[in-house]
Amino acid sequence: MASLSGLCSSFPSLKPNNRIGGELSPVRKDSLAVSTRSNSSFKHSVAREVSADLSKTNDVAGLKQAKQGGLEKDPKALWRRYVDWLYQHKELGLYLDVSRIGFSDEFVSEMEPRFQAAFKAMEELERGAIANPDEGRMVGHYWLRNAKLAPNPFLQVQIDKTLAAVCDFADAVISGKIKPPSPEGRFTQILSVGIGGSALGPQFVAEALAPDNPPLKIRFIDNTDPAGIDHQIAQLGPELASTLVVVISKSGGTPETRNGLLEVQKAFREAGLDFAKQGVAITQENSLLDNTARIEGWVARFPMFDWVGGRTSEMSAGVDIREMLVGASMMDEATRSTVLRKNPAALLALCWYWATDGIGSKDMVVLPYKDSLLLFSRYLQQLVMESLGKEFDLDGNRVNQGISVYGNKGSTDQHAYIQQLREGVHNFFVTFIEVLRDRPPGHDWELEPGVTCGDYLFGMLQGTRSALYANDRESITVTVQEVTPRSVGALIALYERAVGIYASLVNINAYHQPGVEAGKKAAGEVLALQKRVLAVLNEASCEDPAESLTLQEIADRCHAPDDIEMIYKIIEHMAANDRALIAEGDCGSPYSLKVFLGECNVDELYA
Ligand SMILES: O=P(O)(O)OC[C@H]1O[C@H](O)[C@H](O)[C@@H](O)[C@@H]1O
Repeated sequence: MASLSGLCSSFPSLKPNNRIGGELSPVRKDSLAVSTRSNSSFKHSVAREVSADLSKTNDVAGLKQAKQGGLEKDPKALWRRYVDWLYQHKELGLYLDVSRIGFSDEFVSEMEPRFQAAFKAMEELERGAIANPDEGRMVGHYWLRNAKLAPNPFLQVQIDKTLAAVCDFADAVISGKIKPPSPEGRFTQILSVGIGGSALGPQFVAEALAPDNPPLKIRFIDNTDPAGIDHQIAQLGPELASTLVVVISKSGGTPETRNGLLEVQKAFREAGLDFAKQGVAITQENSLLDNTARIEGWVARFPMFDWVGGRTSEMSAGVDIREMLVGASMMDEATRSTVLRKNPAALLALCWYWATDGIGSKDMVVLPYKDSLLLFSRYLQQLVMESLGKEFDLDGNRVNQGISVYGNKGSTDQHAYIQQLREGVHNFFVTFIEVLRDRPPGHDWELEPGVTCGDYLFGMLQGTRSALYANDRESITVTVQEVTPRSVGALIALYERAVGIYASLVNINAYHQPGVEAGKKAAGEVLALQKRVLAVLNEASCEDPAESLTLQEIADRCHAPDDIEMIYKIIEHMAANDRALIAEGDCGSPYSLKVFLGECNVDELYA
């Protein structure tokens, strides 16, 4: 009787007709091919008609219509499709199942030339081409895990040197060689201050990989919310004295991160601590943050390179980086294949294109059935949506591209929104992340005869996948053996490459983020208007306060007559925070915005 583990270990050779239990007789692929060949000859005849019409437009919707009868539901045919399309990276133990995405053979052959073009573009990118034309930059995150790929020796040395410096610093902090001035004599906490890719990557990896009792517990300030910052600092309490503050900002100028730093430095001052002795900066050389850290003499500074985007900087200075880099590098090697079926990133891109018609018509729901991968969907939200969510393509056409991403974890989300996924609006496809190892060896037990807690989790994943598919809801399953730095590195690399390949398929620049700049600029304008409002109100408080200004008069004095609503919002926000106006010089008394707001009753504005 072949043991189940024997079956599993021989799984890679398992073919549809093998019997579990007896000698696993490998079924020759061609016996299988005969049946599929007969099917595919039928399909090809359809394809000839279909492609004759569609080769001009490469219209996925048309190909979907041509695919007779929707999704395959025959169990035997599905099993055949599963085996036929299953991708296995045996050394990583990472599998990719795309069988529950209904792409047709015609679609695959239609897309082949575009994949070859995408592979070529990716090859040039890795050779140092300006793959981010809008910012005139190279795109080099793949070099971080294999410095030899970098286009010149100088960069190779920089990458290797930075990695060594980060690892040495981390070791020195953990060993206590580098320590705070506090009496405890060693760092016990890390406070990371950063936002976007300077937070999401570290948050995802910390949640996924931090041991139960790490040498230093990490927490994050990733927003300019004063209450959120206060909460993190309050939780640190006296341990602020043994906290290493890591400020991460590639540009070195992001307002939210700068505010977080100023707030933390204020807390250090109030605690009588010297921030510089506990501060680390990870940023581009000579950025505002880098110069601040240098001038103030912080404990350490580590460089981020301009050819690494924020959302692909996870492999920069960070956690158990060497193992993550190995996993990422192995996945990079696999995703350089120019054979679609052998390239897991290309397979993902194929599925995304089919499922979303190449125009983001459906959302990507990411469902890791593993608590430690909870933040993977948030990480992918930035990686996918900030890369693909673009207004124009590389030829300047307005395309408004993108794929929306959401999700948390299974089976938890089955008790939240899976109801809608199963029966509601069909505007998504699911990506399950399956982790085979439930618990470290020797820690498992049966909570009922023959069944463990992890079996339930496994059953919930498989059950949800089947239930969705039964109702024509498509899904991808990515399987890893367990959550380790290597498998996490591989997952990150898999999706970084898939995004890059997909971006080529839809002809957009995946490596800039113009939309974010627009938001930052608009925020700057609000703050500038606020300063003008304060100046006008201060001035007014020096006049006869009885003659308080109306909102329109304030707007006119700010030379912003059309911004009356924003001026009202500014005053409303300031009044809610008890911000009074301190009149300049000796004129007038502090001018209460609350009173002013009460006087200018919005309802009367249009009376
Ligand atoms: O790392 P920083 O320069 O502070 O940037 C933080 C974030 O800012 C913007 O939102 C960018 O679009 C993100 O890609 C980046 O991760």
